[in-house]
Amino acid sequence: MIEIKNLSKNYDDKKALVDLNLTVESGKIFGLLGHNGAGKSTTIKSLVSIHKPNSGSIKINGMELSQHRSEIKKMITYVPDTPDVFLQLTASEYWNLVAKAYDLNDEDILPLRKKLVELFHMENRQNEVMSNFSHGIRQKAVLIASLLSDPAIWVLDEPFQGLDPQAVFDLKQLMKVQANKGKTVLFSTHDLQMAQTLCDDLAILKSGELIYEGSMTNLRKQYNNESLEKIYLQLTDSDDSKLFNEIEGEVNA
Ligand SMILES: Nc1ncnc2c1ncn2[C@@H]1O[C@H](COP(=O)(O)OP(=O)(O)OP(=O)(O)O)[C@@H](O)[C@H]1O
Repeated sequence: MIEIKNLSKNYDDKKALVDLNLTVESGKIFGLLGHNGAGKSTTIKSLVSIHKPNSGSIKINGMELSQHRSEIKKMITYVPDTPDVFLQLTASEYWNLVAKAYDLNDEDILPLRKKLVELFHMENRQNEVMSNFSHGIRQKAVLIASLLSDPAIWVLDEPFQGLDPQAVFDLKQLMKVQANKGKTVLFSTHDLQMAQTLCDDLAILKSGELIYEGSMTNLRKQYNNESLEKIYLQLTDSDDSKLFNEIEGEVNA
């Protein structure tokens, strides 16, 4: 479980997060939505200690992050929005390094590692340096690394980007499996159709502020079961129909 209270983060004089309050329950899939620059990555990077917030508190499974950073680091794994990590290593060397960082015994995790490698069809690529990989294959390598410790908290920043349809399906299943095991699964996405079908709960950020937090079912109920896309555009005041009419007018002129 993640409890974020009054979290604010500035980059110099730019306010990226303003007094954010968010609760992410375990056993559910939580989607973080918002336009470009809304503050999704900043929230995620604060959770995984890449960024230090200016104020506020983050509790992970009841422990205050600022006081229990090293314990929490072992419970949480992070899939960044770009998978360009350790490109000079082979995938296999990279997974070994991650296992070591999490104090995992190679033999204990071998069965899970083998299954994940098989699932993402990496059997023939695992001894190749990651700089040779396409974006999607790097992403698969990072996803495998992120699951080796069977994390209590799995945080993924736009994880579906660049994955092939089979891998998208597999990742969605893995997220459901982790949630069913009682883990906390939080991901950010711009894919509203995906979010509508995958998320139990969601939050929508706008310019660093929370504009909705709650269950997908309740949100859609409030809007007569409209699609999430329609609801999102309404909530974020993103109706561009006037502009489209004007553009059409320019084209036809
Ligand atoms: N390292 C940084 N230095 C300065 N400003 C930053 C930095 N990182 C993010 N920002 C700014 O903070 C705001 C929030 O950015 P953030 O990356 O959290 O948004 P996001 O919702 O993840 O966007 P996207 O969907 O485009 O990835 C933006 O205005 C962004 O320009």
